[in-house]
Amino acid sequence: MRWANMLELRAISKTFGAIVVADAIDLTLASGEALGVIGPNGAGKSTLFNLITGLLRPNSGRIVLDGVDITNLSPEARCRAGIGRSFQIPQPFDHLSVFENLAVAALFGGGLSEADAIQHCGRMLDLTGLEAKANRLAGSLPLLDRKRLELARALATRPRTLLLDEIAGGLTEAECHELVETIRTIHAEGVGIIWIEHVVHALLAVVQRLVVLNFGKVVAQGVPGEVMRSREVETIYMGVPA
Ligand SMILES: Nc1ncnc2c1ncn2[C@@H]1O[C@H](COP(=O)(O)OP(=O)(O)OP(=O)(O)O)[C@@H](O)[C@H]1O
Repeated sequence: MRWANMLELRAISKTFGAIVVADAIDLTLASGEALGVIGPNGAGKSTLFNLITGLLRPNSGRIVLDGVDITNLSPEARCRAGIGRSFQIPQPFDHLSVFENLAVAALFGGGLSEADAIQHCGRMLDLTGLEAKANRLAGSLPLLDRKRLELARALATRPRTLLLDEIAGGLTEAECHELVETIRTIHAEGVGIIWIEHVVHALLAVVQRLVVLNFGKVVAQGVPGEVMRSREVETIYMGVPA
């Protein structure tokens, strides 16, 4: 049975000492939905991904994937359960080739056999425009290709829920456009996406719903255009008094 909500965060809280980085966050991702997350620096966006992927454990609250409570699962188990992510700062194995990086993700994260991994990685290289660079060392790639590789590595694990952390940052307009097209293709294939992004026009070209985080709280959410015009966004980004 497929659940209407792919992913549910129920009253997730996390503190670092006195700092509250997640404050009773309730958040859902519907099956196949593309959800955008914005918020000022330090709002707790990356922390949210660390909580979803299991790199951090919440102080309280539950995380449910396809109806199964995954709050106590390891990051590896969550990856196998279908959660893939890209990191804000690309984290490839620099001394491995592009293809080898994908193969590691497909074999160990995606649980594929060798033959299936080779086939799947070839497709992901193609999808992310890296096929001509398959044999290059990851550490030798320029920024756009490092971003592509970060995306390809996440996809190599065969996620049904894909978490993208500021993947468009630092790219030129043309590069950004290319990346948006790739993410659209991934979404069109049925992958649910949560995308944290400061490059708002890129985000708005893809997402169906937008969430605004501030001080670890969801302060607004809804239709992207309406959220962008909301008083909360004006207050946070333009200093308009609430
Ligand atoms: N491991 C940690 N230990 C202590 N404080 C942390 C830790 N990780 C994050 N923080 C703090 O938690 C807050 C939220 O950080 P987080 O990286 O989630 O913000 P963000 O919204 O992703 O910001 P940015 O847009 O700058 O990436 C910040 O004040 C940060 O300094």
